[in-house]
Amino acid sequence: MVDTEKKQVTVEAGILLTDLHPQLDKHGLALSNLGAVSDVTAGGVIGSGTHNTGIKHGILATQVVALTLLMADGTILECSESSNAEVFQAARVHLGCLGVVLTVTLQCVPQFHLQETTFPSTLKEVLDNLDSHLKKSEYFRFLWFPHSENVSVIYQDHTIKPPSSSANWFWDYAIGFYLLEFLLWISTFLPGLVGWINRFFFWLLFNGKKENCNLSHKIFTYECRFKQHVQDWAIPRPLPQVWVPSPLPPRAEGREKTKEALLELKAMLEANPKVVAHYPVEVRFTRGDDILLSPCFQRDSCYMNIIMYRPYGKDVPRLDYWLAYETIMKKVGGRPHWAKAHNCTRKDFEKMYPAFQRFCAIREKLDPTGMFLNAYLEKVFY
Ligand SMILES: Cc1cc2nc3c(=O)[nH]c(=O)nc-3n(C[C@H](O)[C@H](O)[C@H](O)COP(=O)(O)OP(=O)(O)OC[C@H]3O[C@@H](n4cnc5c(N)ncnc54)[C@H](O)[C@@H]3O)c2cc1C
Ligand SMILES: O=C1O[C@H]([C@@H](O)CO)C(O)=C1O
Repeated sequence: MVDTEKKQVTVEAGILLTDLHPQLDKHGLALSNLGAVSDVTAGGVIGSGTHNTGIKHGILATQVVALTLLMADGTILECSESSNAEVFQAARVHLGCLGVVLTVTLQCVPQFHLQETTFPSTLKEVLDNLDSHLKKSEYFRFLWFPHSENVSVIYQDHTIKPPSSSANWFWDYAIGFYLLEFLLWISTFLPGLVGWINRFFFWLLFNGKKENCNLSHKIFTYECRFKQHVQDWAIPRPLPQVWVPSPLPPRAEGREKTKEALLELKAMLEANPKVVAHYPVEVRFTRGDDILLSPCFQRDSCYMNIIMYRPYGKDVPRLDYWLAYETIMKKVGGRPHWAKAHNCTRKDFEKMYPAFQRFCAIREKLDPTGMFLNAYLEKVFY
């Protein structure tokens, strides 16, 4: 149901975003931000804190203005900023443990087009100029290619240009998917090949400037192709100090943890040549929010998504990489993505989330018998 005046849409929680987009297109509306895939549901993306990039944009759940919840006792609760506000603050990253989300009301924006510009750079350049990249592009993110200095910078910004595409079956599929998957499979027998693959594919596919324009949801989402293991922790971005009366620009409080964490991950790989890492490390930036278990709770954040592909479904050794990354993420105050790999337990979450106890109290009140718990959630809450 669309409220054209408020530009809001109320949907069933089970709707796939791929089915929602054309409906919003019909009303000249759009969601202001999306994750890499839209074959996900409205209830699911707020179940695990799905995010994209954009330092002026929160995680997708910040686009939710209301939701209804079927609770363990069979009653239905309407939640929003103005009714059951405390439950609303918890339910926008609900982990599936507060009840069954029946409907979600989303704040939309007028339909818009994006221009995506991709160009090569180096890790040093990007890390030394992070704030300038963040100022230049609303939806800035970058991909670092482990075992190299190579970075692919991705800008996405509003445009009035007509749709255009640099898509090319040969380069995107024959090379970027089928040849890559075959070489990754070979590298499961010769791990030393991974560094070469990362550098070779950067040179082949990412070493030039590319431009695509289209409706926002067609630019935000992209084909993720391979089966994969991912970790994706959100680390705090220092908030700029209040403008001091001096000609100098506001200095960010605290250290720039993105640079520190990435350079430490790079140093670990250089010091341990037996540890291999598939490309890319996808680095995204998100505004802080007030959602109790959002990884961006009360802090602007930088998400660092590491990946290990499973070529033809084959599992690849990743434990050393995984553990080294988690150690670095914990050290810089990171919080893991609720839908992706992590080894954290309640003890970790109590330290990571200032409102963790508040969420637990709400969960225990809404579901006293633990009807909505599962093995994963028991690790989180017990
Ligand atoms: C290829 C791929 C790309 C991805 N890209 C991104 C990305 O760019 N950014 C990002 O942050 N994440 C990304 N993800 C992760 C993805 O956004 C999350 O896993 C998201 O939760 C998936 O939504 P879903 O509808 O499949 O959820 P499900 O897996 O179905 O559910 C997620 C959680 O919510 C609960 N839940 C779902 N619906 C309800 C409901 N109605 N009531 C109560 N509980 C419910 C489920 O029990 C589960 O706990 C990606 C995942 C894949 C597979
Ligand atoms: O889980 C995710 O999958 C994609 C990317 O890793 C696909 O390769 C992405 O951006 C996520 O956050």
